Amino acid sequence: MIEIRAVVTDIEGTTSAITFVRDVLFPYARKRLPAFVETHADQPEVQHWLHEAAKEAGFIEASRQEVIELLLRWIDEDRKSTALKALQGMIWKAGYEAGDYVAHMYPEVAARLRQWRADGLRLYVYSSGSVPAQQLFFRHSEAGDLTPLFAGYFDTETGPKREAESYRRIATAIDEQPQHTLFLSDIVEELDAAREAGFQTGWLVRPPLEAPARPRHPVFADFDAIAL
Ligand SMILES: CSCCC(=O)C(=O)COP(=O)(O)O
Ligand SMILES: [Mg+2]
Repeated sequence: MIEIRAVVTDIEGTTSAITFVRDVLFPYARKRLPAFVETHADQPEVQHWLHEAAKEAGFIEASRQEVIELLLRWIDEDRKSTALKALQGMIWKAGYEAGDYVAHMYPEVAARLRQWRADGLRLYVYSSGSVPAQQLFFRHSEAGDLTPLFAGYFDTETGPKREAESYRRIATAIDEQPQHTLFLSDIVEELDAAREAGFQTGWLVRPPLEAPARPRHPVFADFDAIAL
């Protein structure tokens, strides 16, 4: 058994239910996005991400309304656009701070993360959600503020989650050898990319989902099943 010194975890479908993201976070952002863009479009950071979204869509020139419609369509498509995720994160901030919701956490996750941390492992997050959105998510979780457990956060500014190069960048950033780093995710293409970069992998297949007969990554029904 190779010693694991660092764990990098995905969020949606891994630490937390896809339904929370799909049924709570996305509708919250969808409803508020038009007004948010109208009232914050003069802020340089918002301007930057609106420009990036338009560029990603291949728009040469776009009105504010066209960019809003583009972003709403991307929310409906669950597009993992860095620009959309950055803007969603800014909108979610108000919801967390007002106590409109807390982030879902599967029941065993917080205790297992605490155990791993107490055992000396370094913990990181790699999610399509922006780094500020990840920090809000773990600060305002059902299990309380989990941010003290994490040594760092990565989003798609590091690179797409289905490309090995992104995991190589993470290994360099956390200064750990990939073979001593475990990446946890519910998406097999992300695990393939992590393995190509030399990471150990753990595939979270939470009931009622079932793993295929011959899974290409070690399968775990929950974090308690992962022995480190
Ligand atoms: C933490 S932000 C909310 C989640 C989100 O927007 C998302 O796209 C999560 O994707 P993941 O890479 O964690 O599966
Ligand atoms: Mg996921």
